Amino acid sequence: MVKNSLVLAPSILAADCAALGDAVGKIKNAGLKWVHFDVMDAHFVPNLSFGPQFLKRLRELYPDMFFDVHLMMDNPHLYIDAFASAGASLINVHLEPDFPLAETLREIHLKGLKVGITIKPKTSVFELAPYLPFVDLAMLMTVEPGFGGQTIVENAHERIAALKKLREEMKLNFRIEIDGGVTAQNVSNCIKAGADTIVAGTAFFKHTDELLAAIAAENK
Ligand SMILES: O=C(CO)[C@H](O)[C@H](O)COP(=O)(O)O
Ligand SMILES: [Fe+2]
Repeated sequence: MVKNSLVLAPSILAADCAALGDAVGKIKNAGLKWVHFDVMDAHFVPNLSFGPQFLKRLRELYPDMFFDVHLMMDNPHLYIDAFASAGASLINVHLEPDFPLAETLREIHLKGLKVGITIKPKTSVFELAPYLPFVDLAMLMTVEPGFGGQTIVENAHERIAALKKLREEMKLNFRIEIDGGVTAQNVSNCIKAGADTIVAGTAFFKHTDELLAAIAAENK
Protein backbone atom coordinates (compact mmCIF):
# COMPACT_ATOMS: atom_id res chain seq x y z
CA MET A 1 0.00 0.00 0.00
CA VAL A 2 1.46 3.39 -1.03
CA LYS A 3 1.55 5.96 1.78
CA ASN A 4 0.25 9.30 0.53
CA SER A 5 2.40 12.36 1.24
CA LEU A 6 0.95 14.85 3.71
CA VAL A 7 -0.72 17.84 2.05
CA LEU A 8 -2.02 21.05 3.63
CA ALA A 9 -4.73 22.76 1.55
CA PRO A 10 -5.56 26.17 3.03
CA SER A 11 -9.13 27.34 2.41
CA ILE A 12 -9.29 30.88 1.06
CA LEU A 13 -12.83 31.15 2.50
CA ALA A 14 -11.09 32.41 5.65
CA ALA A 15 -8.97 35.00 3.81
CA ASP A 16 -9.72 38.68 3.20
CA CYS A 17 -12.26 38.40 0.37
CA ALA A 18 -11.05 41.69 -1.11
CA ALA A 19 -7.57 40.24 -1.54
CA LEU A 20 -7.97 36.63 -2.68
CA GLY A 21 -4.94 36.86 -4.97
CA ASP A 22 -2.78 37.85 -2.01
CA ALA A 23 -4.22 34.93 -0.04
CA VAL A 24 -3.07 32.47 -2.69
CA GLY A 25 0.30 34.28 -2.66
CA LYS A 26 0.55 33.65 1.08
CA ILE A 27 -0.14 29.93 0.52
CA LYS A 28 2.53 29.77 -2.19
CA ASN A 29 5.06 31.66 -0.06
CA ALA A 30 4.52 29.15 2.74
CA GLY A 31 5.88 26.53 0.31
CA LEU A 32 2.45 24.96 -0.29
CA LYS A 33 0.82 23.97 -3.58
CA TRP A 34 -2.82 23.14 -2.81
CA VAL A 35 -5.51 25.84 -2.49
CA HIS A 36 -8.93 24.78 -1.18
CA PHE A 37 -11.66 26.71 -3.05
CA ASP A 38 -15.12 26.52 -1.42
CA VAL A 39 -18.15 26.96 -3.66
CA MET A 40 -21.53 27.44 -1.92
CA ASP A 41 -24.88 27.76 -3.69
CA ALA A 42 -27.27 28.94 -0.91
CA HIS A 43 -29.34 25.75 -1.42
CA PHE A 44 -27.19 22.79 -0.42
CA VAL A 45 -25.69 25.02 2.27
CA PRO A 46 -27.10 28.25 3.71
CA ASN A 47 -24.37 30.48 2.34
CA LEU A 48 -22.89 31.85 -0.88
CA SER A 49 -19.24 32.13 -1.80
CA PHE A 50 -17.25 32.19 -5.04
CA GLY A 51 -18.10 31.29 -8.63
CA PRO A 52 -15.91 30.16 -11.54
CA GLN A 53 -14.86 33.70 -12.49
CA PHE A 54 -12.93 33.97 -9.19
CA LEU A 55 -11.15 30.71 -9.91
CA LYS A 56 -10.30 31.76 -13.47
CA ARG A 57 -8.54 34.92 -12.28
CA LEU A 58 -6.67 33.10 -9.50
CA ARG A 59 -5.56 30.44 -11.99
CA GLU A 60 -4.24 33.20 -14.32
CA LEU A 61 -2.26 34.68 -11.43
CA TYR A 62 -1.02 31.31 -10.12
CA PRO A 63 -0.62 28.85 -13.00
CA ASP A 64 1.36 26.36 -10.89
CA MET A 65 -0.95 26.01 -7.89
CA PHE A 66 -3.25 23.01 -7.38
CA PHE A 67 -6.85 24.21 -7.01
CA ASP A 68 -8.93 21.78 -4.90
CA VAL A 69 -12.50 22.85 -5.70
CA HIS A 70 -15.13 21.85 -3.11
CA LEU A 71 -18.59 22.11 -4.67
CA MET A 72 -21.22 22.54 -1.95
CA MET A 73 -24.07 22.58 -4.46
CA ASP A 74 -27.35 20.78 -5.17
CA ASN A 75 -26.60 20.53 -8.90
CA PRO A 76 -22.83 20.24 -9.16
CA HIS A 77 -23.04 18.32 -12.46
CA LEU A 78 -24.26 21.49 -14.18
CA TYR A 79 -21.05 23.34 -13.23
CA ILE A 80 -18.28 20.81 -13.97
CA ASP A 81 -17.53 22.39 -17.34
CA ALA A 82 -17.42 25.89 -15.88
CA PHE A 83 -15.01 24.99 -13.05
CA ALA A 84 -12.86 22.77 -15.29
CA SER A 85 -12.50 25.59 -17.86
CA ALA A 86 -11.77 28.07 -15.07
CA GLY A 87 -8.75 26.02 -14.00
CA ALA A 88 -9.73 23.49 -11.31
CA SER A 89 -7.11 20.81 -10.64
CA LEU A 90 -9.48 18.62 -8.62
CA ILE A 91 -13.26 18.80 -8.32
CA ASN A 92 -14.85 17.49 -5.19
CA VAL A 93 -18.62 16.76 -5.17
CA HIS A 94 -20.89 15.82 -2.27
CA LEU A 95 -22.63 12.44 -2.09
CA GLU A 96 -25.84 13.80 -0.50
CA PRO A 97 -27.67 15.76 -3.23
CA ASP A 98 -29.83 13.97 -5.80
CA PHE A 99 -27.86 14.18 -9.06
CA PRO A 100 -26.07 11.71 -11.38
CA LEU A 101 -23.08 11.16 -9.08
CA ALA A 102 -21.29 8.27 -10.84
CA GLU A 103 -21.58 9.99 -14.23
CA THR A 104 -20.30 13.23 -12.74
CA LEU A 105 -17.23 11.51 -11.24
CA ARG A 106 -16.55 10.02 -14.67
CA GLU A 107 -16.99 13.37 -16.40
CA ILE A 108 -14.49 15.04 -14.08
CA HIS A 109 -11.91 12.33 -14.83
CA LEU A 110 -12.58 12.50 -18.57
CA LYS A 111 -11.72 16.20 -18.42
CA GLY A 112 -8.29 15.19 -17.13
CA LEU A 113 -8.87 16.43 -13.57
CA LYS A 114 -8.50 14.65 -10.25
CA VAL A 115 -11.83 13.73 -8.71
CA GLY A 116 -13.02 13.82 -5.13
CA ILE A 117 -16.15 12.77 -3.25
CA THR A 118 -17.27 14.33 0.03
CA ILE A 119 -19.71 13.57 2.84
CA LYS A 120 -21.24 15.68 5.60
CA PRO A 121 -20.59 14.74 9.26
CA LYS A 122 -23.86 12.81 9.67
CA THR A 123 -23.54 10.72 6.49
CA SER A 124 -22.17 7.21 7.08
CA VAL A 125 -18.63 6.62 5.82
CA PHE A 126 -19.86 3.29 4.38
CA GLU A 127 -22.12 5.11 1.90
CA LEU A 128 -18.91 6.13 0.12
CA ALA A 129 -17.90 2.53 -0.65
CA PRO A 130 -19.49 2.09 -4.12
CA TYR A 131 -17.71 5.21 -5.39
CA LEU A 132 -14.27 4.80 -3.82
CA PRO A 133 -12.73 2.79 -6.69
CA PHE A 134 -13.42 5.78 -8.97
CA VAL A 135 -11.98 8.69 -6.95
CA ASP A 136 -8.54 10.14 -6.23
CA LEU A 137 -9.67 11.58 -2.92
CA ALA A 138 -12.46 11.13 -0.38
CA MET A 139 -13.17 14.02 1.94
CA LEU A 140 -14.86 13.94 5.33
CA MET A 141 -16.48 17.18 6.37
CA THR A 142 -15.52 17.66 9.99
CA VAL A 143 -18.04 20.50 10.46
CA GLU A 144 -21.51 21.02 8.95
CA PRO A 145 -20.68 22.62 5.59
CA GLY A 146 -21.53 26.26 4.97
CA PHE A 147 -19.28 28.32 7.18
CA GLY A 148 -15.63 28.57 8.19
CA GLY A 149 -14.45 29.01 11.75
CA GLN A 150 -16.54 26.25 13.38
CA THR A 151 -15.41 23.62 15.91
CA ILE A 152 -14.41 20.16 14.67
CA VAL A 153 -17.01 17.40 15.27
CA GLU A 154 -16.33 15.06 18.18
CA ASN A 155 -16.24 11.83 16.20
CA ALA A 156 -13.79 13.07 13.56
CA HIS A 157 -11.09 10.56 14.53
CA GLU A 158 -13.45 7.57 14.45
CA ARG A 159 -14.70 8.58 11.00
CA ILE A 160 -11.19 9.08 9.64
CA ALA A 161 -10.10 5.70 11.05
CA ALA A 162 -13.19 4.00 9.56
CA LEU A 163 -12.43 5.44 6.12
CA LYS A 164 -8.78 4.41 6.39
CA LYS A 165 -9.86 0.85 7.29
CA LEU A 166 -12.24 0.79 4.32
CA ARG A 167 -9.41 1.95 2.06
CA GLU A 168 -7.21 -0.89 3.31
CA GLU A 169 -9.95 -3.49 2.92
CA MET A 170 -10.69 -2.31 -0.61
CA LYS A 171 -6.94 -2.15 -1.44
CA LEU A 172 -7.22 1.42 -2.75
CA ASN A 173 -4.96 4.46 -2.48
CA PHE A 174 -7.27 7.49 -2.59
CA ARG A 175 -6.34 10.44 -0.41
CA ILE A 176 -8.24 11.01 2.83
CA GLU A 177 -9.01 14.70 3.18
CA ILE A 178 -10.65 16.41 6.15
CA ASP A 179 -12.36 19.79 6.05
CA GLY A 180 -13.53 22.00 8.88
CA GLY A 181 -12.40 23.06 12.32
CA VAL A 182 -8.82 21.84 11.96
CA THR A 183 -6.42 23.63 14.31
CA ALA A 184 -2.77 23.39 15.40
CA GLN A 185 -4.09 21.62 18.50
CA ASN A 186 -6.17 18.88 16.83
CA VAL A 187 -4.34 18.30 13.53
CA SER A 188 -1.83 15.75 14.90
CA ASN A 189 -4.54 13.37 16.08
CA CYS A 190 -6.35 13.66 12.74
CA ILE A 191 -3.15 12.76 10.89
CA LYS A 192 -2.47 9.88 13.27
CA ALA A 193 -6.01 8.59 12.59
CA GLY A 194 -5.27 8.52 8.85
CA ALA A 195 -5.94 11.93 7.27
CA ASP A 196 -3.28 12.78 4.67
CA THR A 197 -4.84 15.90 3.12
CA ILE A 198 -5.74 18.66 5.54
CA VAL A 199 -7.97 21.63 4.75
CA ALA A 200 -7.54 24.55 7.12
CA GLY A 201 -9.03 28.00 6.65
CA THR A 202 -9.15 29.90 9.92
CA ALA A 203 -6.11 28.11 11.38
CA PHE A 204 -3.96 28.82 8.32
CA PHE A 205 -4.89 32.49 7.91
CA LYS A 206 -5.05 33.41 11.62
CA HIS A 207 -2.50 31.09 13.29
CA THR A 208 -0.15 30.29 10.41
CA ASP A 209 3.05 29.52 12.31
CA GLU A 210 1.42 27.25 14.91
CA LEU A 211 -0.42 25.26 12.25
CA LEU A 212 2.65 24.85 10.03
CA ALA A 213 4.75 23.76 13.03
CA ALA A 214 2.13 21.17 14.11
CA ILE A 215 2.00 19.71 10.60
CA ALA A 216 5.79 19.73 10.21
CA ALA A 217 6.06 17.73 13.44
CA GLU A 218 3.84 15.00 11.92
CA ASN A 219 5.68 15.07 8.58
CA LYS A 220 9.06 13.87 9.88
O1 LIG B 1 -15.98 23.75 3.36
C1 LIG B 1 -15.83 24.55 4.25
C2 LIG B 1 -17.01 25.07 5.00
O2 LIG B 1 -18.17 24.50 4.53
C3 LIG B 1 -14.45 25.10 4.57
O3 LIG B 1 -13.52 24.49 3.70
C4 LIG B 1 -14.05 24.86 6.00
O4 LIG B 1 -14.99 25.30 6.90
C5 LIG B 1 -12.66 25.43 6.29
O5 LIG B 1 -12.70 26.46 7.17
P1 LIG B 1 -12.19 26.35 8.71
O6 LIG B 1 -10.83 25.69 8.65
O7 LIG B 1 -12.17 27.76 9.13
O8 LIG B 1 -13.18 25.49 9.44
FE1 LIG C 1 -14.36 23.15 2.03
